[in-house]
Amino acid sequence: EVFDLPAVQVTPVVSGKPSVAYLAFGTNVGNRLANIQCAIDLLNANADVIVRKTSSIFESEPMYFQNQPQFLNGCLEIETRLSPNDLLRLCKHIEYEDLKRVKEFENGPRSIDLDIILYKNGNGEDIVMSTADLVVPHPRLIERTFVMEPLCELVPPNEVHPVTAEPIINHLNQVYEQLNDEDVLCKLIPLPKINGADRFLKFKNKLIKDTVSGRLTAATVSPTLTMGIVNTTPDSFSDGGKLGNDVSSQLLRIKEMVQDVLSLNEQVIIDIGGCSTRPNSAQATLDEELERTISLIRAVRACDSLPQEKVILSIDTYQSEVAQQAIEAGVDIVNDISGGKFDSNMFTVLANNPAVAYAMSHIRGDIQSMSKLTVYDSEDYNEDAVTEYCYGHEFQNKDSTTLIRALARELAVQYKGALDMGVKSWQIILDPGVGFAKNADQNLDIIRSIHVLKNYSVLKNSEFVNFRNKPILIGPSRKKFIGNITGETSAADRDISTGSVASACVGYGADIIRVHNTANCVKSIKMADSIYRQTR
Ligand SMILES: Nc1nc2ncc(COP(=O)(O)O)nc2c(=O)[nH]1
Ligand SMILES: Nc1nc2ncc(COP(=O)(O)O)nc2c(=O)[nH]1
Repeated sequence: EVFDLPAVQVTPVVSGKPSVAYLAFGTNVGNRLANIQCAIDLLNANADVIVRKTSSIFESEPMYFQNQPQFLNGCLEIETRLSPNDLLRLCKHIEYEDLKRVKEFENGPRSIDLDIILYKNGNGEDIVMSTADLVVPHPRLIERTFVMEPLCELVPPNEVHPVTAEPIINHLNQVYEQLNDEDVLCKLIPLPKINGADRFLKFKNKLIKDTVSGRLTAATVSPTLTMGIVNTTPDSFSDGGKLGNDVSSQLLRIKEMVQDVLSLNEQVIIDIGGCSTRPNSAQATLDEELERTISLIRAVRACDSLPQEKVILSIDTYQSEVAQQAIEAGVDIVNDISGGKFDSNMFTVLANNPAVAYAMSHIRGDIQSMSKLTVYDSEDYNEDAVTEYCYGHEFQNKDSTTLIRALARELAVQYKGALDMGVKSWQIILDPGVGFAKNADQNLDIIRSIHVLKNYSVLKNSEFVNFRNKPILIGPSRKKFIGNITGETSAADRDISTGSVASACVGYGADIIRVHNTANCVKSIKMADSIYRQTR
């Protein structure tokens, strides 16, 4: 319903301090991702606008007029000196002049649609207005999950709708509670196109009603992805360089892994690593790492017997030069166990490649020192006002979540650093870093806390970092914490136990699982999906 708002804006735009506005974007015509990227670049090109944050990108069915292509939607947080009306003029100019939108009919297809959702003046006061051209807040905001879901990634859980005075997250849950399929969104992680085809990792979350209590909880319902490990290092702890360093035998192994996973899934991720990162291992030089990975990546991409669109390639490296060359050779994901800590140029490489995904892991210290850095104290926020949330509510029982909250706060620093360097939030996958600065018990605790990390957000000195909708990658395969419990002293003997751990990770909400033995683990993961995710 459209609110009966006052006809003129009641709160002046404060001169001097910039305003903050939230825009919603939608596109379902042409190269949709390029349209989004272009709209962001055009907004930033305006001297009076800075795009401060981008939300995830969601795919959704057309809401009002069905027979048109699916939309890509999301939200932006901008800082601006433009008044609401001038901001509207800029948005319309971008839509119709720059991106040549042709409006055939109401709610019809469009190359880009930029709507002003909320607008706050320099004092942080909400502008509420209604004229023939512009209604703020957007009148249909609280009926649209494709706007409120991305918006709830950008604003803190206590952000209220300026007219209803209700938290926006409550309006979103009210729509979800109607359990309409068309309100369920697919979160997309864009990947580089192959043969001109759009490629994405897709994750679908929805509210599930608990059969006994009737309580609604968010659950992932899309299939868990399997990431097969290809370590091309001579000394990797888990397969002792069995692969050797000839590309043809490595390519043969990759074909086997692809076959294993695609027999039960739509997509497969292959993670190629040229530097072992087991505790205290010797680190490869840049040339060694390049020599062990780039030619293999090229060989995979040149192999026409592989279904390239379904084969998602990842480079396991913390060196930005390796990442850059691997992207040029055809990888879709940079898997960085250091979360950007070991190479200050890594975020720039990712910012320059917005269609490449970035798996950001938590770690402390370095490969030599991390095993000694496993004390995660209860928080001592002496200097900052910090509020932490899970599922949008403040933590009640803090003692049982000390480890995962400390880990999340440290990961949030890296995450914010990446966004500040221009990495888009839609590129980022999070990994709690099993075995990196964690002891055996802490690794088990992390697995139990995956769903907490997935729904964690933190407000620190008015800076809000939200992990809502961030896919979680986890790498438990053949690691020591398994052997400590099963008594399997040799890593290569731990595949059955790894399968059990993989199922538990699915149960706790992991979205991607990194494993050595794809033949064995893909079945465990498929079984876990059919039990925990109602996917066949
Ligand atoms: N899924 C989806 N459906 C839609 N239907 C209509 C409009 C028209 O929106 P407008 O009223 O803001 O022009 N936009 C979308 C959209 O962005 N996504
Ligand atoms: N994202 C991610 N990447 C990783 N790469 C290497 C290792 C070390 O194990 P390996 O030497 O068996 O590959 N573990 C991880 C992990 O846990 N997560």
